[in-house]
Order: sequence, then structure tokens, then C-alpha cells
Amino acid sequence: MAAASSTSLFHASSPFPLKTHQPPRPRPTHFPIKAQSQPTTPLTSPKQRRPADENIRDEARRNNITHDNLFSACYVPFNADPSSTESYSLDEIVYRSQSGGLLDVQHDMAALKKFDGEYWRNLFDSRVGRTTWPYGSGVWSKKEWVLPEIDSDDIVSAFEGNSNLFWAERFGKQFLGMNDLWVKHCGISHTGSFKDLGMTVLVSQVNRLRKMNRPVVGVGCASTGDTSAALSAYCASAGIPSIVFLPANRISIAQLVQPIANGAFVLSIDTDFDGCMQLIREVTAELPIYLANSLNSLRLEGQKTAAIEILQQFDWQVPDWVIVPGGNLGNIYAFYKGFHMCKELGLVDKIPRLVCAQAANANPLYLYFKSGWKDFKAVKANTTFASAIQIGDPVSIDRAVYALKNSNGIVEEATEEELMDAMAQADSTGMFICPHTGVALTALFKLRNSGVIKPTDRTVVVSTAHGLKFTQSKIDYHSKDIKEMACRYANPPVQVKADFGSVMDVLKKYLLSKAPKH
Ligand SMILES: Cc1ncc(COP(=O)(O)O)c(C=O)c1O
Ligand SMILES: N[C@@H](CCOP(=O)(O)O)C(=O)O
Repeated sequence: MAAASSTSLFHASSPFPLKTHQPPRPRPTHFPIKAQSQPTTPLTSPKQRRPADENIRDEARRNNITHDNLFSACYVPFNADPSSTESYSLDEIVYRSQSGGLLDVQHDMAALKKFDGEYWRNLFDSRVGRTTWPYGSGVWSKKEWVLPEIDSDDIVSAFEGNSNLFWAERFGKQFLGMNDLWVKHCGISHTGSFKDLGMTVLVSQVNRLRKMNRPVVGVGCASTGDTSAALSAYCASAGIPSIVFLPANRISIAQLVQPIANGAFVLSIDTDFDGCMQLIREVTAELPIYLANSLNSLRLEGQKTAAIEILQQFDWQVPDWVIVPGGNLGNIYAFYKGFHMCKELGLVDKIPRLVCAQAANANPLYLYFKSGWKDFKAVKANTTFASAIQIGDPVSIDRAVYALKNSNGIVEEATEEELMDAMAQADSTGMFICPHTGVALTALFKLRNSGVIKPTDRTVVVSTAHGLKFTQSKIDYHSKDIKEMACRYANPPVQVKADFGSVMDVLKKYLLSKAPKH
């Protein structure tokens, strides 16, 4: 099923048609830090404002409020055999293990465990809602668990994260009979998607590498629109060249204009995302361009903080379910890792069950799950309104399987009609979600209907991007302009003559249809 391209309610026309081996540092032996949970000054005497010629980085340096030198992290092969000694400094430029497998960022858990769960909960809670550099960011407020060794001066941040987790009261009650349904809105973010969480980490590390005179001339990615937006914004903020490979005519105009506006070098390539991904991997192996896709495990260190935030926003109570739309499949693992670290470090005592939701038109993980994890095959991804997850050969397939197996997880899929109806239903209750969130909501509908998710289960749906990036899909739907789709929840505008009588007639008819029935 394809979106109608020429007719629409609003006659939108495109202004931008796309023509188309070092060991980790030695462990410290003493831990003199106290939790920063209590304010040190009484509420009646506000902290003195910093001197006018000092900025917030200088202020952080003067106060020397870090205890980062106690902690460290390095790259190791993903899901390595415990006997493996292969590891790399995060200052090396490496994306794959010796055997060609994925890498993971491994933290010095023994050092982190010297502090108990209460310490970490208090520390993280004490940093929320502040402007202290760099902890005003939802990502860097967890710096010790993200990139412990980076100098705060090297961090490139737009104070991303801290996105709202809201109670979807009416949607839950009306459509699902649920009373504890929540949406974690990662799309309310600097560039309108969860990619900012990972990109602040990756670009900060690149900033550090460039200061160390490492050969990084620019940073590049393949993208279905959101990774490129985040990459170009953070690079522009740091003055680092960014290069983005986009599949021609497959991303929304709102997404396309983001890297253009941020000064990225934009290549519109006549292939799909998987083709762009292949090309960027080949190019970054040849040129001093640092790879910014989630194949690079640094990204997931930032993305995992959304999971920690969910626990924090529930006062460290653990929800029963978390549903995440999946494409290249880095994010589902990032959520698992965030939850798992909180359990391992004693902040919580269990983790939620994870659900990964895919578009039926791009569903390699779903098919693999249905085969009982026996037979993985990449697929040719077909066009989907959930265009950011139109991916047939996900780079993080192994990470996703690991996350799902270790969280008693489930994979679901959504047809085009299901995801668009779910999006429209959610919007009719006051949301304005992206089609990918529609995929996640479809998974929720299916799991509620089959009784797997119970009416009182605390369930979080992760909304991965802002609906404003995907308005054309909503225009097509509400215009009832999509082939072979009933568009059951369409709400097109009513054309009416410019006279009082005509306006009154349609209004009376409308009000009658809305009047309470006795
Ligand atoms: C809006 C949106 N939702 C979901 C995803 C899926 O995330 P992942 O590729 O990490 O599975 C992506 C990107 O792929 C995205 O841009
Ligand atoms: N949806 C993504 C696809 C690439 O995913 P990544 O997480 O590997 O960068 C995008 O917006 O480009």
C-alpha cells in the first residue's frame, strides 16, 4: 500500500525533491565520594550566580564536581566468551571485533559496584532539572555509566533527554481497557527523535579524538532520516563536518531539511537504507570519516539512558512491559542494557519484559522470532509509512536477539493499515505520534487482545520520534487518500460555504452527533 503522492488535503508540495589495543585504566582503590542527594544550601539562600565572564563549563571546572576518574569503560566483543581478553580503548577507532562481530562498551562494574543502588539513585535524582554542566542533560546526568573518562570540556550536548513519560489515560481506557499505560516521548527532543541521546555521546567522543589529533576529518552515517538529523545537529554545534547518506525519496521532507539546514554534506543515493548502510561502511573503512550509525556501540551508551530515566520517573519502580519500535535494532538492546545495569547495580530488583515492534513490510526480526530463533534471513524492506524503520538487514540483529531472550521478550508486527489506524486513534486522544509509535501501539493492541498484557499491567510505549516529522502520512490518512486503506479514523475538514446559514447547519449537525445520549 503506498501513500498517494499528488492529492492531499493541504496540497503540500515538496520544496526539496530528492532527484532522486589498549587495556582499561588501572582501577582506583579508594572511593571518597559522598552521594550528592542533599542540597547544601538552604532553599531561602539561592546559590550565588557565577561571575559574568565565566560560562557553565568554566563553572563546572572550578567546582570540580566530577568523580569520573574512579570509573572506566572499554570496547569488548559483544556477548564475548568470558575467557576472551580482547578489548580496546574507547579512544581507538574500531567498530568490529577481530572476528568481525559487534562490539559492546563494557564498564568497570566492580568499580561502579563500590557504590550501592541508593547512592546511584540519589545521585541521578539530584541532577534532574538542573543546568549544571554537563548534568543538565538526561544522558550526561548518568555520565559515570555512559562515558566515565571523557573530560566534561569535550562534551557536545543540547541538554537532551529528560523526556516526558506521560499517562495515556484516555487512550488506555477507551481503546485498551488499561489503567496504567504510559508513553515515553523520546521524540520531544532537540532534533525530534531518540537519536539525540546516542549522538551526544558519539559526537562528544569524536570531539575528544579530534582534540587528541586522531585522524577524524568528519563523521558520517546512513540514515532513514533521524540519525542524520541528530548527527548533523551535534556536529554543527561542535564545528565538525558531517556527511549523510540518504535513500533518495524515502524520507520525509521534515527529516531531509534538518541536515540541509545544519550544513551537513548530504548525499541522496538511489538505493534503500540497507544500500546506504553498506556504502557508508565501505567508505568509512577507506576515509577518515567516523561511523555514526548504531553499529558503533558508543551510540547505545547514550540511548540506554532512556531506560534508566523510565525507572527514575517511576520512582525506581519497574514497569511490567516496555514496547519499542525496531528497525536497525540498536535501540531495543540499548533499553535492555539500561534496565539491566540498573538491576546489576542494585537500583531495582528486576527488569521489564521487552516487546520489539516491526512494520510487517520490514520485519526480519519478527520472522526470526516466529521461527523460534532458528532461521534469520535479511529481507528486502518494502515501503512503509513507518519509513524510519524500513530496514531489511539490521546491523544489530544479534544485540536485539540477546535483549529479547534475556528479558523474556516478544516481537510483534503491524500492517500498514494497523499502524496508521493506531496512530490516528492515539492522535484522537490528544497525542500527535509518529507512524513508528503506531507500530508499537499495534503491538500493544495485539498483546492486549490475546491477553498477554493484562488490563492492570504497567506498560510503557516508547514513542521514538515527533509526529511533526511525519505530517505527510497523517495528511494522506485524513484525506482518505491511501490505496486499499479504509482510513477508519479519518477526520477530514468539512468544506462549507461562507454564509451564516450554511455554517449553522453543519455546526448543528455536528453538535447533535456529540450530544450525550440519555
Ligand atoms: C523514529 C524511529 N523509530 C524507531 C527506530 C528504530 O530504532 P532502531 O534502528 O534502533 O531499531 C528508528 C531508527 O531506526 C527511528 O528513526
Ligand atoms: N532510523 C535510523 C536508521 C539508522 O539507524 P542507526 O540507529 O543505526 O543509526 C535513522 O534515522 O537513520
